[in-house]
Amino acid sequence: MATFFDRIFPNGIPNEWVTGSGNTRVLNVPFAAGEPLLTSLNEQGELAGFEWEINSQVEKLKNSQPDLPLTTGNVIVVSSGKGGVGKSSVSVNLALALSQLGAKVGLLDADIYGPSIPTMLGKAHKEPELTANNKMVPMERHGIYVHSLGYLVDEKDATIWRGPMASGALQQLYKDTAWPNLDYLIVDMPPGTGDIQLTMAQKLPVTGAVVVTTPQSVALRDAEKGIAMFNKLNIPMIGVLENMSYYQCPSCGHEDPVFGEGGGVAIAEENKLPVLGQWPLSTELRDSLDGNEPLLLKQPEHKLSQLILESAQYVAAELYYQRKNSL
Ligand SMILES: Nc1ncnc2c1ncn2[C@@H]1O[C@H](COP(=O)(O)OP(=O)(O)OP(=O)(O)O)[C@@H](O)[C@H]1O
Repeated sequence: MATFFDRIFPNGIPNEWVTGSGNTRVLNVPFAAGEPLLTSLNEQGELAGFEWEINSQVEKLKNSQPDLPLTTGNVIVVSSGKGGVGKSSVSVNLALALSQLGAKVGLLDADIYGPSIPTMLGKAHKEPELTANNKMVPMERHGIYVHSLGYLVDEKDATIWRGPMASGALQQLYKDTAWPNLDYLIVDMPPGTGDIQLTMAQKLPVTGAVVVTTPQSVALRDAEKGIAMFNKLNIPMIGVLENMSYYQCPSCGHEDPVFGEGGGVAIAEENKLPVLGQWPLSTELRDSLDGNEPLLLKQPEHKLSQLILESAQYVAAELYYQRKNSL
């Protein structure tokens, strides 16, 4: 299996990305990059002899709506064929991790059937403020810019919306938010591959898509449908993230594959897609999401925090290479 470093630089580091003199080298990368990459640079044979710094200037890549302004940066939709596989948890953690990697990040909760971002990142205590041209100012949470349908309407009202009403409201939420000049906007999509999801994916300026699944066969079948939907829309697939891959017993360390083994990896391979991570079932992760105290920030040294950062680093690099190669 390719190492972390080889996955970020499958063809080695391009010469023109390296500057510096004497013993100091600066790695200038066009995507979010931070700690895990720095650590791995310092483990690479000859490269480890230099003092490395990373200078990341996130390039705004072409998206599926070339005529729309690129102010919201690279739009990454996080989707799942099946509900409850952890799509919102992955969206929140990827957004926080990309921000930890130095990027300016927004998070749009478009999950109409159960906007869970307000629970995971804290509820709004007042209506969003409006700018002079009547756009809503997003909330700021842990350094990222967040907006959710859950900040505007009662959850019970939103869940009865159907078809055009739902996709219309979601597009408006995207357009009527005064997003600052972002590097990445993570969109937590409603689960499934029906009309709402299709319309959203067509109307938003999407740069790439992440599909979240558990290794369970029912989730996998639905994840396949998600991949097929993005392929049909010519939206580049960044990869598959397998959540709840196993449970590690805190007493004896035994790893139990509660939902089966390797299913996410298998569909990634079948569709020639990268695996962006295999995150375990974790009580600490769930607690941290329920309590608006993200594990990544509270316990950055935790093994799962490191896995999340690595996944975000894969997402940033894969998105860049795929978009560049698709032009
Ligand atoms: N790796 C994990 N370990 C433990 N609990 C998790 C993990 N991932 C998600 N959860 C928990 O599972 C529940 C469902 O997660 P989440 O809301 O992220 O799923 P979803 O796919 O977005 O659901 P929906 O279909 O409702 O949008 C939440 O309570 C969340 O805290």
